[in-house]
Amino acid sequence: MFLLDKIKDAKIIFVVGGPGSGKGTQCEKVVAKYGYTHLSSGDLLRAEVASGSERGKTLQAIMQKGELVPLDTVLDMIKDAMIAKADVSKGFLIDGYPREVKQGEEFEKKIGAPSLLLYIDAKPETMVKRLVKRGETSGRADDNEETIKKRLDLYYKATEPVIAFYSGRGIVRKIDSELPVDEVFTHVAKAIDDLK
Ligand SMILES: Nc1ncnc2c1ncn2[C@H]1C[C@H](O)[C@@H](COP(=O)(O)OP(=O)(O)O)O1
Ligand SMILES: [Mg+2]
Repeated sequence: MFLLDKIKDAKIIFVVGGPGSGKGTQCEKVVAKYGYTHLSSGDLLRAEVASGSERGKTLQAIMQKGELVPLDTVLDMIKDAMIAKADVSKGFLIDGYPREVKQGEEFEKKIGAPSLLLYIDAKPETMVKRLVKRGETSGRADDNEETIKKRLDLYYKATEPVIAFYSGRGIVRKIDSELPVDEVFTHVAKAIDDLK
């Protein structure tokens, strides 16, 4: 209840799209323009791995295979991060979550309902190309061609149903992420402005 009270006036935006579609890139720009808090589930998990904890070691093995980590682990991390920012944040970008419909349902039970789902859409060829390039410098264990393929398969199987699920509620805005970064952002900003 405490958490819900504190964040009830803050907007929750789910940012959903395939690996390499440009979620992180757009979220950074939203942070700069709107001062929202950006929570990337992947970044939170990678921070846990980097800490060297036992939990981190388990997570590392799962992520290296391109699989989804247990639902409760991700949700707890997001929730803790939201609590930490609840006093200063007027909005939350939840990037890379929900990865499957069940994750969305659990989020709503424990935290709250999203006002908007930004669907960052790019073609599979584009995503692969961007990820391979990102892999040259990202140091991410999952930015290699074999894992990328598994992540894409999982995206189409598990995450696309999330978009259908929230489309039914009329909160999905599909964003063409084939365009140059700044043009993509024009559409993202429009979707956020329309919230007010
Ligand atoms: N609209 C765009 N045009 C060209 N490159 C883009 C782009 N959006 C993102 N990129 C690049 C930046 C990264 O190196 C790579 C993946 O972007 P990202 O924001 O890290 O994706 P995600 O967070 O969805 O995995 O693609
Ligand atoms: Mg990302």
